[in-house]
Amino acid sequence: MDSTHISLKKISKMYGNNIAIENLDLDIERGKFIAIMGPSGCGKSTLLRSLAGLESITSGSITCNGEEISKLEIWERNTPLVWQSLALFPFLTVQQNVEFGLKMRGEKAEVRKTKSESWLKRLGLESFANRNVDQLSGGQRQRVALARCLVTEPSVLLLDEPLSALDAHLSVKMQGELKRLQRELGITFIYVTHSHSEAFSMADKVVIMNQGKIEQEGSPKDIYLHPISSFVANFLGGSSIFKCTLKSISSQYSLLESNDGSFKSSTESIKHFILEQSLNMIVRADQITITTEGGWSENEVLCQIIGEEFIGALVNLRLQSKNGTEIIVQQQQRDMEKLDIEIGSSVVAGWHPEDCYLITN
Ligand SMILES: Nc1ncnc2c1ncn2[C@@H]1O[C@H](COP(=O)(O)OP(=O)(O)OP(=O)(O)O)[C@@H](O)[C@H]1O
Repeated sequence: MDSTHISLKKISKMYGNNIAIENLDLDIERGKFIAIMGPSGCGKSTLLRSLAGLESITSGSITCNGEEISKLEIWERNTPLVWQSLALFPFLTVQQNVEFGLKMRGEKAEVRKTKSESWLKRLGLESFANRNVDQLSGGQRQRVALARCLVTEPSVLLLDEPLSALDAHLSVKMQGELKRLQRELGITFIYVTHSHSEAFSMADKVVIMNQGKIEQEGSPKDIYLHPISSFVANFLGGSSIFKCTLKSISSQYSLLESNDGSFKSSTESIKHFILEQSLNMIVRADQITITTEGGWSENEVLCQIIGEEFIGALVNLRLQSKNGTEIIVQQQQRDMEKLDIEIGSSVVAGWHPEDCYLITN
């Protein structure tokens, strides 16, 4: 069987004069977990709703297993959508909610019972079968919404920020459950989220959207290590971006000039570029080290600490250079203590020429 499960070809969606999706192409492989991310208003939900049949696209085609589905009604597609509010029926019990989709398809009562019981069991909900959904916790309701979709045995499940209403602890637990379920069932998951950790921990492929188009798609590792634009690097956070001009190229190192001084980069990283070209130098937060005196690296910028965020044993520091460039540094908390620094302290941020990643846009 063709490994492409869903194929979007040149799809556009207009709301009046407003372009929500523009000429977008995307192939989704069977059985993969795809996370769609991007800033608010970039068209993520519109894309998912178009796949579900809740929106009709203005132009283009959507095929599922090679069959055009963009003109099909919602119930003819079998592309169920789980979304944040879950949309469970409060007047039905848990089991009746799970059976709902089967009932709409005209399944007999005994088939509905067998299938719904099997899914309630699989998702650890069997003891809640006769409860009303408003007598459940957030995580339990989330599982009912999943069971209600999965009972119809879809080959693709669409999820629109399904975990955003849960507290952090439950969200992490549900991420594990969702990934396990997706692997076990071999279903294609298309998952819209604002959460970088959800996308990067669960997805096989991350799609980053910007103004109705795809800016970059790739494995989480690839996108993390090789953002194709400063938009992606900025959106993902955790990197500093220096606007530079390429000034000289020699066998091992090349020289770049920026408002924050001259920097060296390994010539390997600039091989596609030419002298005097404007480039963005991206340096990841975990590759920048801070000292109070500097003098250990070719690439150094004097900065002031303007913010800090504690994440377990790590600290994300926001620094600002004299010229206003924001520099993000990830440090071990114990290293911070050794340096005896705090917000307002002056520090020197430095990084190795081998850790510079250069892109044009
Ligand atoms: N029913 C609608 N009528 C008019 N414009 C709409 C409608 N729905 C969405 N839009 C517009 O289409 C664009 C894409 O919206 P969409 O909801 O898909 O974005 P999103 O990326 O999911 O945003 P968010 O992350 O905030 O949920 C936005 O500019 C939005 O204002």
